[in-house]
Amino acid sequence: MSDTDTNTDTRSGSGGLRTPIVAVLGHVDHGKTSLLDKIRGSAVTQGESGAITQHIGATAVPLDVISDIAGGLVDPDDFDLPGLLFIDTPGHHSFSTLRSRGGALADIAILVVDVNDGFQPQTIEALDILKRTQTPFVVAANKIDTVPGWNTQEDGPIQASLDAQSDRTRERLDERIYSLIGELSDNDISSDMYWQVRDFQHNAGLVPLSALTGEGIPDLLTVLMGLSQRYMKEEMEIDTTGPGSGTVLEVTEERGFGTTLDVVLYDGTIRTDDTIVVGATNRTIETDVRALLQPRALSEIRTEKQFERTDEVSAAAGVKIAAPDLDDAIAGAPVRVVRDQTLDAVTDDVEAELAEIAVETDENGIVVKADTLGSLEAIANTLQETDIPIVRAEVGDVAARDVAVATTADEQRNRVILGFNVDVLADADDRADHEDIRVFQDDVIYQLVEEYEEYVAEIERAQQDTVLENIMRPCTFRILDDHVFRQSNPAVVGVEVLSGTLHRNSPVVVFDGNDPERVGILKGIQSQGEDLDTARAGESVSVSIDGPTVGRQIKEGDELWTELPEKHAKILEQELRADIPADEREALSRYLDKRRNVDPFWGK
Ligand SMILES: Nc1nc2c(ncn2[C@@H]2O[C@H](COP(=O)(O)OP(=O)(O)OP(=O)(O)O)[C@@H](O)[C@H]2O)c(=O)[nH]1
Repeated sequence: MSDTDTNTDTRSGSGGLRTPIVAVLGHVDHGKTSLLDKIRGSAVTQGESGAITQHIGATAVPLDVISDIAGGLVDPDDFDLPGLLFIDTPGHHSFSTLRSRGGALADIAILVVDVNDGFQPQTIEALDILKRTQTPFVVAANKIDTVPGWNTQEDGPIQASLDAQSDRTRERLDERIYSLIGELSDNDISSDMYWQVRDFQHNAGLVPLSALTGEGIPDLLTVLMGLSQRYMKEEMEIDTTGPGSGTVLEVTEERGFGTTLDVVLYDGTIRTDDTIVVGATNRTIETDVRALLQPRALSEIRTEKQFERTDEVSAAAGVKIAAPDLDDAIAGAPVRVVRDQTLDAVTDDVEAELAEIAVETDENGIVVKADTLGSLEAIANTLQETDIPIVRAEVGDVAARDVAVATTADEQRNRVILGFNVDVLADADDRADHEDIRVFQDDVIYQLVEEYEEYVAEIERAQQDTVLENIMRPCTFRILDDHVFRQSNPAVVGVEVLSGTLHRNSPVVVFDGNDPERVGILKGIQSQGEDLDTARAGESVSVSIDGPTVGRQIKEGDELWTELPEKHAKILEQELRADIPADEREALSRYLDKRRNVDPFWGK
């Protein structure tokens, strides 16, 4: 195959209408890859060779092939959009990369949900992003062939499959579908079987299907085409020959080409002699395109490293750009071709877009690293909504300098790095260990945030425990009748602990009238000849009290208290009430009542 030749016809839109960009989202293992493979596979079997075009990070399926697969559900004469461009998001968990100027890169999305598994963390996260970016979507209720008793109708429309099922099997499927509709509704999305939906702008259509057997796939393609044609036609009217605009999906090293960008172009054209401006960490890169690369026809981008060069690519398309100086470019960043406008104007444009995504940082807070600009933006949003301050937010793996920033934090809760879908470099790992910096990693944003919140709660609990350890605790106890073992120096008496916990070395008071009177210090606790540090409510023990003489300051039957300093009483009442046992709370209330009889503001 020649070095420059490639069929650009399906890569560019015709008549000024570009191909709608479709993203496939969903929880891990719910079938995203299988669904795309099935669509690709059906396209290859149905159409003539070359009918679909493999792009970098995307697959284009032209209208006539969609019509072939949809078997009569799609009449090409009813449509003037050129087909659909599916982004190969599987593997890129952070589909939030898929941003473009002003919103989502994908014009439309398929949310894949396993009918047996229902909503899972990444389903909810995907839905949140779809809602936030207001991306229209279809729900693919996948794996219907696993419903017990299923009678497969290979590659057919869903109605034919449903008609072929027994009543019992239909019921089983319905149960699963209704529970999906319920879960969608719990997440504020009203939905129904796609054929029941009249207003797709306010209701999500559900397509039951199997990515394995292909049944329901004709319906999925029909709905996608219909929605695009109906609601997106205007947005698809672009000047395909204008200067290109795109989003970086990935920054990769390519042998012979150095650092390259996998880009999805959503507007205009890019050519080999173009100058481009690309977003990087805290700056923009201006460079000249050295080569535009596409996979060889029908090759698998992830395994096949052989590319072919092309002179120009028009939206919507996926393309690999080789150019000098791309090392600092970041996934999710904008790419703009400089043509018609000056370099300065385009640079301003890219800077403005980067500024829009930039995370506002605080003076104190945690360090956040993410794999792409889009995911960084999404995680920063979540953290800000939860009032978690951020001191540094950047795209890239966790590096030693991130640990260095985290070590400057005063509070333990800020000596933390959250890594979303990134690696921790070895030296950073060592240093974090050494400096006692906690690093959390996850590929689901809200799980990452939850892990951090649990950690903070743990720190708070530990801090409370130390406070509790250093604080006097309320306790009341009664001297038992006929249990005076020694009058004084120290007085030794038998007592019953009424509420709270008695500790050694506590000051002891009696309430004589209203005022508390310190009578001495409780020196020791004994039970059956053994020395104890504490005695709990309900226990009877003998205690030695340094200070009083039985018969004078204290006597049989008296109720005694451990003395609470005012400051401790205040902390106990205002901060730790929930953390102390019920009997202690009761002792505290009674103690406070007694003190407040004399001074209403005591301990407030
Ligand atoms: N029976 C049945 N199995 C399916 C179907 N779709 C996917 N699977 C199986 O489910 C497993 C996961 O499917 P994938 O397509 O790899 O899932 P994914 O969502 O792309 O997973 P990641 O790319 O890892 O996020 C594989 O073993 C598939 O064969 C289906 O419709 N029916």
